Amino acid sequence: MTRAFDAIVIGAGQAGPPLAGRLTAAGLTVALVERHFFGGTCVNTGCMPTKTLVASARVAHQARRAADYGVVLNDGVSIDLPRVMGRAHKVTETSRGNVEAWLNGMEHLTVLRGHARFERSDTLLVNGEAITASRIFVNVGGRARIPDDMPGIDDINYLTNTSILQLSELPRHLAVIGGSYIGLEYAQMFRRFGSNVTVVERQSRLIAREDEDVSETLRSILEAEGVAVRTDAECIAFASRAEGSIVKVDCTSGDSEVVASHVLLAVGRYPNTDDLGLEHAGVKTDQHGYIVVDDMLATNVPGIWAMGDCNGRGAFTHTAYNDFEIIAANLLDGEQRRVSSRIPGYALFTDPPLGRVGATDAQARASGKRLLMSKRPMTRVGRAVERGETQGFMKVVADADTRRILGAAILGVGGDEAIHGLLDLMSADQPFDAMKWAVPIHPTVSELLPTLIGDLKLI
Ligand SMILES: Cc1cc2nc3c(=O)[nH]c(=O)nc-3n(C[C@H](O)[C@H](O)[C@H](O)COP(=O)(O)OP(=O)(O)OC[C@H]3O[C@@H](n4cnc5c(N)ncnc54)[C@H](O)[C@@H]3O)c2cc1C
Ligand SMILES: NC(=O)c1ccc[n+]([C@@H]2O[C@H](COP(=O)([O-])OP(=O)(O)OC[C@H]3O[C@@H](n4cnc5c(N)ncnc54)[C@H](O)[C@@H]3O)[C@@H](O)[C@H]2O)c1
Repeated sequence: MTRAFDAIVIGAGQAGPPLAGRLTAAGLTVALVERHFFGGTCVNTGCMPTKTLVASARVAHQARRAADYGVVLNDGVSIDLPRVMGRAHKVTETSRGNVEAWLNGMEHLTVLRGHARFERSDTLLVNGEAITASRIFVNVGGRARIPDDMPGIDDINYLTNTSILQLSELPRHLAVIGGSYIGLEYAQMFRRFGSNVTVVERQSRLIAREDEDVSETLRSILEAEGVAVRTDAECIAFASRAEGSIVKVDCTSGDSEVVASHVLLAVGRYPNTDDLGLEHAGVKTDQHGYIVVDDMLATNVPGIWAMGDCNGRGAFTHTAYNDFEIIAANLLDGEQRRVSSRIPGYALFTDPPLGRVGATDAQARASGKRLLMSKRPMTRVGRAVERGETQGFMKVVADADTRRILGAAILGVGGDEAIHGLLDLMSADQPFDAMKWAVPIHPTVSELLPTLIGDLKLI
């Protein structure tokens, strides 16, 4: 027998649950299928546990710096990793429980626990039962990519962003493969917990999508804390020996081997689309496995949409949530929202964090537009000086003709929050001159944004 619904949502990550909420509130009967933990990656193995751990690491770091502030700690700093991890698990479990309770109490919603697989374009199989609907929303997220081109990978016990959360003992030496978001947040965190840490990155610099000044400044911040960085590591291989896992880096300079007690793989994500039976529904994917969607998140098959990490149009919690907002606005509110009008913003939660919006300088230069640029070191931001955290800089690039901000980066204390002043201005599609008469609050990092804009110069 086949159970029929008005709509089916696959995955209880960042987009699925709120969409189920809107659809059921509109009176539709909805089935939501989740095979593992409610809340998906962000809640269980992503943003929430990592930012909780980052907070513990910052406390350790600040405690070590206490004397700089005239604060006397008589005993040294030590880390109780099970308690640190316990705190992260508690944050996750509370959030997961909230999502689960919300869904279980949702009128017109049937929650199914199990793996969903397409049988046809309107039919899925879950735990041997067929369910059908004329509208199906795929929100299946992704998982850590395990590279198949690294010799010896199967000979070592590597960690991913999931298994690292189960550590109960501090690694003696953590080798982090991949110097981007996941890798750098974990690298700094474990260094602050007391581990030796080496980041091994294949490209010539860390977070290579960013401008060189961002990569270089972040590298020096991490190195100043004792994180070793090996870039240009093109020929990574592993071997297991009595003293630990050997990571062969064989780079252009430095030792050719790192002896690690633990290895974290942080080399990107892979969408959970390979076990979804998409071929039975005729849904197209690209060469990386992402579901191909149009600007309104519809797949090539009428009645099937894809939201969040699995569509390759964003890799963040806020982009997954915005996918839900776009679909809900278009289907239920008569709007015409499009992914292409989204202003790209994100943060890297190292300490200090990197807040980013829009184009990099390199992208702005490649656009051929007449550009205005401005940059200010955090040493000239009063709030940063008062807090004793003056590493980094803020910078902005703007179009000289339209007087619109094209992009900005704030690598510095409070950068993850202060960037929103510029993000909101861009989102409101206002010229940067609109900031001139704002009266920002003193002393904040944001108060320097009008000054930064006032210093814009033609390049
Ligand atoms: C370590 C780490 C840190 C991160 N930090 C941040 C951050 O600070 N800020 C930020 O914005 N983003 C961060 N991210 C990214 C963020 O977690 C993701 O972008 C976000 O969770 C994507 O949400 P989603 O709804 O697309 O998918 P997910 O949250 O992954 O949800 C997908 C759900 O679908 C389920 N599912 C999959 N296949 C099936 C199936 N066939 N049947 C039934 N259910 C299925 C899964 O079990 C999962 O629950 C981080 C990611 C990681 C790994
Ligand atoms: N603060 C945040 O918002 C946050 C935090 C963590 C993760 N995330 C999300 O999770 C996603 C995945 O993060 P990630 O850091 O794993 O992936 P990523 O795709 O951002 O970076 C992967 C890194 O690994 C390197 N790499 C790839 N293959 C390699 C190899 N064989 N050897 C050595 N280095 C190699 C790449 O050059 C790159 O620097 C991101 O796209 C991001 O959206 C976001």
